[in-house]
Amino acid sequence: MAAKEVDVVVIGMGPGGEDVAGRLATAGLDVVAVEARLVGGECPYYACIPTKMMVRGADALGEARRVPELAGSATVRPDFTPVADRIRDEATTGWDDTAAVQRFEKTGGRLVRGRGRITAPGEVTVTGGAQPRTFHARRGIVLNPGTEPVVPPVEGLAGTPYWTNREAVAAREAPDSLLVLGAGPVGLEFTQVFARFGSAVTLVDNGERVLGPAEPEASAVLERVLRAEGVDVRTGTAVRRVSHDGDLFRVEFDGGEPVRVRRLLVATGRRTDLAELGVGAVGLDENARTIPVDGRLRAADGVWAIGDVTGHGAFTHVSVHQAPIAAADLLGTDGPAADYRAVPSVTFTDPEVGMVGLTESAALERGFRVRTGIAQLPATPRGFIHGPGNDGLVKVVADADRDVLVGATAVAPGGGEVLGALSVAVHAEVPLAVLRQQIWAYPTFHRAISAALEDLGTG
Ligand SMILES: Cc1cc2nc3c(=O)[nH]c(=O)nc-3n(C[C@H](O)[C@H](O)[C@H](O)COP(=O)(O)OP(=O)(O)OC[C@H]3O[C@@H](n4cnc5c(N)ncnc54)[C@H](O)[C@@H]3O)c2cc1C
Ligand SMILES: NC(=O)c1ccc[n+]([C@@H]2O[C@H](COP(=O)([O-])OP(=O)(O)OC[C@H]3O[C@@H](n4cnc5c(N)ncnc54)[C@H](O)[C@@H]3O)[C@@H](O)[C@H]2O)c1
Repeated sequence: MAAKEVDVVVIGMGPGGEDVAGRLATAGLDVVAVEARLVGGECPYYACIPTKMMVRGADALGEARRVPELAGSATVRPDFTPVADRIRDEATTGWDDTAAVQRFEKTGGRLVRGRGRITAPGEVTVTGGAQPRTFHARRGIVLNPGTEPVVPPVEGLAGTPYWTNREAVAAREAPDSLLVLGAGPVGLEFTQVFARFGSAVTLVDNGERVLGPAEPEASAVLERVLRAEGVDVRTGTAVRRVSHDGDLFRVEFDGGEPVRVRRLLVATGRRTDLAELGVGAVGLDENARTIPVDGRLRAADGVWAIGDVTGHGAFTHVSVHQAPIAAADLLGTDGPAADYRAVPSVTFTDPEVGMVGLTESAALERGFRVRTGIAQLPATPRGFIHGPGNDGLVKVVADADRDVLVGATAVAPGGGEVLGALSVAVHAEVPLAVLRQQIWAYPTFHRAISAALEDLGTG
């Protein structure tokens, strides 16, 4: 069958793909969007939004348990049902993307269900429907395939009914026991949620600390908090073998006693299959982990890539930062290029871990003359007032030659909100002298930034 001529084919309708496809269709281009699962991608159905609804419930429990120290008594009987109902009914509408499809189609774009693959320069073939369909994209192809969970090659694991984030967000109840494999953002958020809802959680990571890429001081706070909440945190621990007897998992380690758990959640990172996407047809490395892009998200002649696959931070805000830039480039409009100096991220544990720019070690690796300052939250006025639940810190990383911040971390209740001011400082390269003159409202958590700046010293 002859290829159908269109202007643009977008493969993958994650947050960025949805944005770029909608913009181009609104601008009058003939746009075909190819989606294998749900329009909107991972974030609304399996990731950001449902997990943050879980966190909201878990945080309410966490605060309620602090009542005896602060305000009398409260009886807390966790029930996961309201969380599961909100996820099913409010967040995902039963994992149905009808509203998102209608939103896209209103822009004039066309959705094709199935898996898209580049089969030649400018050509995309979609399989998975009744018969393969081929499109020829006159102007370009946009790749927004996102990521899949990595399942590590642990003996026995593949044949067991393990969970990934996709099954975990569909849980109707908190399991009585759970082993979480991987202590990155995914593993940490689920660990604290299920622990607060009553699961006995074992958190296992083969790295030396939780949230490995974060500042070590931030990892230490999280480990301490999780242990205090009853989580069995095992870092530097490798899983040797996994089996399942139809009811329970048995997990064996390289050393130490095996554990038996009801559920096992794999949270050991993400991967993209570039060979399956056919990027070799446009001269890109099919075995790479990411697709390199320039400032305008160009990956090859007539090909743009956005989102997790570009390796600039696997976050929705990166995907939607890139999407309008790629759309503008496709439309031949000028505008600023993508800028990743101040990519923020928040791990939504309690306390939240907000990070922006470079950590101390990353700044040293880049060759900066680094100075750091740190303020422990319990030692600040607001931390002292807050009492229970005040674990945290603010750490700032400065380039001593330019006297600006190149990175910062805020571990605090609402640490992601504290991060806002730090993100501005890093993004706009606000001189340290200006930051020091700023009046920071008393007694806020974000005022800890001024204490961290004081600790940084001058000169
Ligand atoms: C548990 C969890 C929690 C997270 N929480 C947050 C958070 O709080 N904040 C945050 O910013 N980020 C969070 N993230 C990351 C966030 O989900 C992603 O960065 C975000 O979804 C952006 O991804 P994307 O645009 O690259 O594509 P995705 O959202 O991954 O979507 C890609 C889409 O492409 C489709 N696709 C792939 N290949 C093909 C193909 N060949 N043909 C057709 N369709 C295809 C997929 O089906 C998918 O729908 C979280 C991730 C996880 C796993
Ligand atoms: N709040 C947020 O913004 C948010 C939340 C969740 C995820 N995300 C995004 O999704 C990405 C993926 O998150 P993730 O947590 O799945 O991955 P990750 O790569 O960040 O962390 C995976 C963890 O698993 C460990 N690990 C790997 N193999 C292991 C093994 N065999 N045994 C034990 N431990 C092992 C690693 O040491 C690491 O700590 C993140 O980088 C982030 O960008 C963002």
